[in-house]
Amino acid sequence: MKGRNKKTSDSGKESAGVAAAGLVEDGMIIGLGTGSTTAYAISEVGKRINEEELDVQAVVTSYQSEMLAIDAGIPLTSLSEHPELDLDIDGADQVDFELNAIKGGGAAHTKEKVVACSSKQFIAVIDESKLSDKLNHSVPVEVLPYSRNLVLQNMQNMGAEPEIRQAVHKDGPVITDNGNLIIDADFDVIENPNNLASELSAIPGIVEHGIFTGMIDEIYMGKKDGTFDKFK
Ligand SMILES: O=C(CO)[C@H](O)[C@H](O)COP(=O)(O)O
Repeated sequence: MKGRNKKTSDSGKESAGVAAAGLVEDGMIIGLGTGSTTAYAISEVGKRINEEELDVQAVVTSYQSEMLAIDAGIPLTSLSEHPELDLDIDGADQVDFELNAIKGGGAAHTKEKVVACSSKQFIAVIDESKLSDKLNHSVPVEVLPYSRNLVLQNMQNMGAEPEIRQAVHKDGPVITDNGNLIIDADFDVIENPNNLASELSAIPGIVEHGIFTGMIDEIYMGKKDGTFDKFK
């Protein structure tokens, strides 16, 4: 596996992902997020389905999680068939102590937000580096390509420094799984995530932004020593 598909050797990510996979129960319909931490959860869920003969189906949030789930032997379903999920496990780029989060480092936050909001329980899996007193990570925003200049201008007027995300192993911009662009907007310290979320949602052409407020039920935070803390 390459790039963000690769499970890094980060023991914090692994312990969080594996621990969260322990929440999966027989008969559940689950959501699977995207990213290197969630990859550990997906692999563990697959292992448990196989070893414990669990009847579990999953809704994925990206091509990455689809490919990982298929590799792990997790039966897939869709939100059309199962509009309400029992449990969603997903990573985050930054989380504050009020469980607000910034997501979208893997450009998958639009589907991730839909799946999180479709789930009775949303567990965020992170390592210690993701926890912050206040959110100050740049905010990934998925935009219709047609609207990019309007969105960039609006963000500059809001005092942000926005940039269209560039691909690494392709010339030009990142194209999301939904065929759109990503703008990463640096708003410095975000004093009021709810207000910023509302302001961004009001800009025409924004498909979805990566600010998640009032959605996370519990954080599983893996530590370097291989243990984890959970808090809500
Ligand atoms: O929001 C995401 C993808 O859109 C990821 O969950 C987030 O970027 C964290 O990724 P990782 O676990 O690899 O650090």
